[in-house]
Amino acid sequence: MRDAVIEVAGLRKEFITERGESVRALDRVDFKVFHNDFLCIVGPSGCGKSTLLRILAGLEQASFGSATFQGQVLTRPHRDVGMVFQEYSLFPWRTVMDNVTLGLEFRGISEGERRSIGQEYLRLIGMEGFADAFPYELSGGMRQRVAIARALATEPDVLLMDEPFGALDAHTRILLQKELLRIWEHKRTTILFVTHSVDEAIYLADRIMVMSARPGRFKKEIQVEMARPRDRAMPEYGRMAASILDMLEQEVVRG
Ligand SMILES: Nc1ncnc2c1ncn2[C@@H]1O[C@H](COP(=O)(O)OP(=O)(O)OP(=O)(O)O)[C@@H](O)[C@H]1O
Repeated sequence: MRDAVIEVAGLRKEFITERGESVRALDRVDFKVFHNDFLCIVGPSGCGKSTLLRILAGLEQASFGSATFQGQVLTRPHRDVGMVFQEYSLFPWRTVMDNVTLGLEFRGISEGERRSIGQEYLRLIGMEGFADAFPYELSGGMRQRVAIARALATEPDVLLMDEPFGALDAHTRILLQKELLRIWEHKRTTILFVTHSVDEAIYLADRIMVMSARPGRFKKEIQVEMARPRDRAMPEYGRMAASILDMLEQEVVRG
């Protein structure tokens, strides 16, 4: 039996609003993620997807149940769990190279070594000529590539991605999906990827978790067995998309 890299058991999250009301964002969420899995999470708006990733990133605490990484309960950010947000979240005053190597700087790695690792990741994302550029000089797609390179440069075991391509145009989005798959195959990272796009989930994932309306639970797990690179024109692709969209619609109506 393989050991789970991430294990979530009986997870519940309640927020107390400013008016003192309790909002149950997640309830009884259970799942395991194994090494080099590519798991996509889809669900209706507000069902707790971001909350779940934030708990796994150690940025929020579970109200009940547990989330563990390699057997350790996640109570704060872990150096081997990286996160990429929807907004590029680069530091505008730092160059591309200095953004990519930020995590290495925190770890006290020497400047020479940082630059050499930084170059490797800039090559990986096809941006080796942009080391000295500043974020304002880049397109949205380039900025998001830099955010991915920054998350990867510390070689995390797990990469949490919260709708990372949501703000991009359709063409750039498809390009980055291909790049992400190439990086995932090359680096053998484990990826948990939240998306609103059913098409994107089918293109990327080994497994898709469909969440219910709030409080979010895992309603259905779908294995995607089509060979990669996946062809969106395949009848199986369309059938899977229609079935997931149908589930989501039911949840939106129910919610
Ligand atoms: N800090 C907070 N305080 C109170 N309620 C919160 C807080 N953070 C999230 N919530 C509530 O928890 C629920 C889940 O929010 P979350 O952002 O995780 O959903 P989501 O599935 O990522 O939504 P979307 O798809 O629209 O981005 C929502 O009802 C939200 O209003």
